[in-house]
Amino acid sequence: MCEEEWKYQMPEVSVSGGFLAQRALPQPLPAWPAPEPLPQLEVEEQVDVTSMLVPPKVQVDPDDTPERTTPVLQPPNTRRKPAVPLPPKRLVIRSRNENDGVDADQADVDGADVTGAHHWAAIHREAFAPPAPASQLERQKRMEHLLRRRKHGRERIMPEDFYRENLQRQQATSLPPRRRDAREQGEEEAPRSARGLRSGSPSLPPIDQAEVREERCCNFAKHPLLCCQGTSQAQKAPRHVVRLERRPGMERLGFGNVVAGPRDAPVSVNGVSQDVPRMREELRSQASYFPVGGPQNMELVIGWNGVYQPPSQEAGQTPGPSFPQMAGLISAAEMMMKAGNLRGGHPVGASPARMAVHWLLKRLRQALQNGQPFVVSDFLFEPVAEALLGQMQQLSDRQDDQDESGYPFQRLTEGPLADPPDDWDPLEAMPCKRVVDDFQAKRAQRFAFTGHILVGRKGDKHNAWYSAFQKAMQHPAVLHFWQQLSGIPSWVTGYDPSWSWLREGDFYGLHADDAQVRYLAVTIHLVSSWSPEQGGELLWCGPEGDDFTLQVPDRPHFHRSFNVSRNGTSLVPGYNVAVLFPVYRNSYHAVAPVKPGPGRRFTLQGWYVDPCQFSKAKSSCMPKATKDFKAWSEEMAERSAQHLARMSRKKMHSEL
Ligand SMILES: O=C(O)CCC(=O)C(=O)O
Ligand SMILES: [Fe+2]
Repeated sequence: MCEEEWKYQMPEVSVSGGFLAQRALPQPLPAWPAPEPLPQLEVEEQVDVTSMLVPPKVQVDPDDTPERTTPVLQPPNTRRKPAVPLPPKRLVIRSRNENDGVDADQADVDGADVTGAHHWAAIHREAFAPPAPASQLERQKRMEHLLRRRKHGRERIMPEDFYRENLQRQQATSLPPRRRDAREQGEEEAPRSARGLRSGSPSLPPIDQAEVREERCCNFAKHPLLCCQGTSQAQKAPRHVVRLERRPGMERLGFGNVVAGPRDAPVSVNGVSQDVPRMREELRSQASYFPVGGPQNMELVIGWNGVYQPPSQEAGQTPGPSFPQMAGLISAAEMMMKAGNLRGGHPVGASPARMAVHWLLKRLRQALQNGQPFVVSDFLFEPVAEALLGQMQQLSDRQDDQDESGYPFQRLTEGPLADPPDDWDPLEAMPCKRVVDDFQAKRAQRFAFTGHILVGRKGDKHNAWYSAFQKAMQHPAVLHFWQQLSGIPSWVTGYDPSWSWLREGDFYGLHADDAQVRYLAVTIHLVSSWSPEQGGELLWCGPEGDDFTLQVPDRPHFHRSFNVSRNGTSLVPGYNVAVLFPVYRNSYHAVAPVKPGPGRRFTLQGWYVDPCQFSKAKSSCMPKATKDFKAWSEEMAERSAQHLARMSRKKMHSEL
């Protein structure tokens, strides 16, 4: 949701209080989506993870209107020519002495306030001074040096070189032995693409490994996703020490950070660094401390946890894969592929855990490409989620006073329709029935919400974590990951985040997020201490097969006719749970009114958007962007209809 969209929908604005309705809660709670048993994977059934593995080479500039060459939902393989993984581009690299101040941090953290139902992360800010980036002159000198070497073409870089160090480490711990490649057998070989094919790319100048080690800027040396980002400008970056405390029943900690990093990565856990098994042990201890970067380094930790959470079979629990695990899979598969251990796109000797992740990726991809929502638990790396929640908490503390003037908040309050509907029953059967009826009855004004607060939007420079989050989501490799999974076109390179706090009485009427050029919604709930009695369920009312078409000629939107279901599914908000869905003409959803109770209903919502949305020349690029979005929307609607038809045929067959 955003102000612009709201303006579209609400001609009149005035302030009104909320209304609280009581509601009986049936037991057990419906889960969303229904958990399914882990299928036996046939080779051809598996997700082609390899298509997700190549980090794109282009850094995104939201002000640039990118070249649009990719048709909507074109299969990944035909979109781009196989890329050759490149060595880190930024060679001016700082390293951190990880042993600095860890003891002091620990002492600090010991005195910290302890909260949180599961485990908690206390984050302490501490300025540390990384070595300044190399001067222009040094850079230029280095560039000239490289160019000279390229010109003389004395050596060439093989992609394998690029990963060799990590590979050896990985193999030492987890992976099956690597096949000896031609080069090791003394043969010169053309570079391999990330899909294992030879590519005809020109050779690059060699990089002195010792030099690279010295100049490393990254905890995960040479990792295409997690390296060398966000470290360039800051002279003094704040450093955070995260304390993770184990609580009964909570077994998830960020092992992946250690497991994934090379042995000499400047990561430390409880003061131990460089010794991965010991670091792992430390992570298993009751409380562990480890430093994470400040916002500037956020992409180093985002999506990197690596612990597989099997989908829960219990009613009322949100099943779903861990997003970090997916990122982990990408890296692991990439490593294996470089080692020649992937045949036909699949890891040889894949472990059950890896197969499960294949399955999860496949399900996610299927959902997103068929116009369905998908719920992902443990979406953000835990300390990042904690930090973002901390920001929201602080900002919302300042806002608690009903005063609408405080920067940086916008309070969007609706007038005549401000009273929350008292008869939505998201936890009853057919939760969308009333929502849809309501929409039909009041559709001219129906985008009802009260006291909805948006902060951290583009231009809100007050919140470094926030911009770091946006930046991380726009990281080329992250973008590529989503593009490959969801089929969003390659030009969709912007991420437009905002956050909201829905307070008592607040709700969203039926809407599809489609007022702007948004393609993929990433709605992250950061809600602690929430009980189902407090309402605030996210209701998915998109078509399910038995849906009907609403004609809304007076709707000032792209689509004046769309399909919704009166059945629907509801999701009780939780902590660090993301709901992902493609935005298109039928992506209708709502949020049930919030009722009193502990906890704040925070959402970190964001959309992958056409960068025209951020462009200074918005008015000139918007017609084309809108046209493209419409094409996407129609295509998604078509895909969704085909999917639903397939499902219903399947159901009929199984009933016969
Ligand atoms: O907070 C939520 O659960 C949903 C938010 C939403 O639908 C929106 O911002 O458009
Ligand atoms: Fe929405």
